[in-house]
Amino acid sequence: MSRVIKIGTRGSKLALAQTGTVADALRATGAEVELVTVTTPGDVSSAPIPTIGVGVFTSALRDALLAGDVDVIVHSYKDLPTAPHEGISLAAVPPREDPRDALIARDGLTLGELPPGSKVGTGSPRRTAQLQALGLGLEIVPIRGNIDTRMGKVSSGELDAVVLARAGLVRIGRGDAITETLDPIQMLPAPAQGALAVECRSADVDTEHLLRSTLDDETTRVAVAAERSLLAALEAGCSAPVGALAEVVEDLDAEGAVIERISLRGTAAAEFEGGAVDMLRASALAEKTEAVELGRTLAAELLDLGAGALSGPGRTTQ
Ligand SMILES: NCc1[nH]cc(CCC(=O)O)c1CC(=O)O
Repeated sequence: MSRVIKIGTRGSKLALAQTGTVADALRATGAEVELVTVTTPGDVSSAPIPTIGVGVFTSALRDALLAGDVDVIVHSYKDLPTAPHEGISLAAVPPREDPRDALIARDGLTLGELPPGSKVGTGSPRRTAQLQALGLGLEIVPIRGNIDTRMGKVSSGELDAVVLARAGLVRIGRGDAITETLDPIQMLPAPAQGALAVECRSADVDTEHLLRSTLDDETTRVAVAAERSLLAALEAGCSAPVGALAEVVEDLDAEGAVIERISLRGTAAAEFEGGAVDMLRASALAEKTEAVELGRTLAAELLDLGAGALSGPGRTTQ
């Protein structure tokens, strides 16, 4: 391909690092690549994400793609709305980074070592609900801003700890600051955390083919499909915070031959009379070809257990 491929990116350190890996992989195939920075409302506003809406980081990039200002866009997959976008193809899902959440605490502390009353910063309802469910007496402080801003609240002494995605810290070269990588038994990550989504215009089949053949990782695609299917089914049924983690695992079939299956764990909050909140959890295993069904099945199980409900079984969309 002789034309220059323009890749749209947000200007944050994390976005530039993520787009940089995609640009490098494309350059290695001999393609000529140019980065174009696009400012999104999510970069300008400092309001909590739940109030400014899903897609706050992604819509402006998609507008630039459809307008032809850029040819390729790179998102943190977990920031993408679950509904597909007309005219845009998910051309590649590159190999995922470690999807787990990470703690950055003062004095090298782990979660279990933080004394009751410790101030832990996060802007994520999913992280908040799971931290509270641990019953450690932590005080959750809502925060926003880029990764450096959040980390700075620990080094300045304003907070005892913050929780961030391990992948983001590693990508910007700050994995050294992590004091504990949280076990998914305690803290299930956001669906698609640690994965990237690389999009192009559906009509641009040459670029789509180049992206897929250069960057796509089937194992990541399957895992993320299961997690996002769970999220989409729960979004339709309740507005509770959701965590999910799918892993492709080796298993034995009926004849004893080794096959790959998907293991999916999910969590969603249930609210009970009097305001008590609990995190419901469920897990299931399926054939690798059944990722989407697996997500839906697990979502149905969480809804049956009372995900999002205001008083025991029974549902609400609030
Ligand atoms: N919501 C912001 C966001 N989007 C993607 C990442 C990190 C990278 C990733 O999860 O892929 C982050 C920061 C964070 O959650 O700590």
